Order: sequence, then structure tokens, then C-alpha cells
Amino acid sequence: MNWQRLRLSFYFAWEGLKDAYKNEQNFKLHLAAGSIVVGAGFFFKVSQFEWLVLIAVITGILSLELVNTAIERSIDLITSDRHPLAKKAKDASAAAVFLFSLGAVIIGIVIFIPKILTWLL
Ligand SMILES: Nc1ncnc2c1ncn2[C@@H]1O[C@H](COP(=O)(O)OP(=O)(O)OP(=O)(O)O)[C@@H](O)[C@H]1O
Repeated sequence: MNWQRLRLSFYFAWEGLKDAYKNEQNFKLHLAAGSIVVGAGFFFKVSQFEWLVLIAVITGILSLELVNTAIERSIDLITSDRHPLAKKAKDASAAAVFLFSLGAVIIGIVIFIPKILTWLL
């Protein structure tokens, strides 16, 4: 086991997180939304299974956002010209984030709406 390599890979991952937080508005937005969901999870005392689903969704969306950023930057590095394939790749990558976000919203509604209604009534 090369501990130095392992330590460096954590360091580079941390650098990637910091960079995305500084430069990617969508990453910050999803992080803020995730924090609100965690707050709501504590407030409404969600079950253990619901916590597992929420954690999977929050980490999934943030990871997908990072992959989307990596794809966008790789394309920008490869070409500064307009190219139909560059467009298709960036749009597919953005669509992946959109689709996951849609699923996350539905999961949020299924978990929280009944709790919000019970709390209100
Ligand atoms: N090299 C390119 N060739 C053709 N279309 C492109 C190219 N780069 C971007 N586009 C199109 O323009 C859209 C916006 O791209 P732009 O680079 O402005 O933002 P982004 O890469 O999607 O995200 P960010 O704003 O975080 O950089 C893309 O989704 C794609 O449809």
C-alpha cells in the first residue's frame, strides 16, 4: 500500500471540491439545497431509511455536478471552436444533472410533503 499516493489522492480530491465551490455556481446551489434538506431532515425527524435515501441523493447530485464540470472543462480544453459533438457532449452532461435533480425533487416531495402536512395540520 502506497500511503503517500493515497494521501495525495485525498488532497487532490479536496482541491477539486474547493475549486468547484469557488468557481461553479451550480455546485454551490446544490450544496445549499443539500444543506437545507439535511436541516429539514433533522427538523422533521426522518427515519433511518429516509436518511439513507437523502444522503444517497445529496452526494449523488454533488458528484454528478462535479463530473459535469469535468466534462465541460475537458471539452473546453480540447477545443475552443464550436463543434456539434462538443455541444452534444455538454448538453448530454447537463441533461444527466437535470434528470438526477428531477428525481431528487420527486424523492424530496415523497419524503417531506406528508411530514409538512402533518406538522401544519
Ligand atoms: N465548443 C462548443 N461547441 C458547440 N456548442 C457548445 C460548445 N461549448 C458550449 N456549447 C453549447 O453552449 C452551452 C453553454 O456552454 P458554456 O460553455 O457557456 O457553459 P457550460 O459549459 O454548459 O457551463 P459553464 O457555464 O459552467 O461553463 C452548452 O451546453 C452547449 O450547448
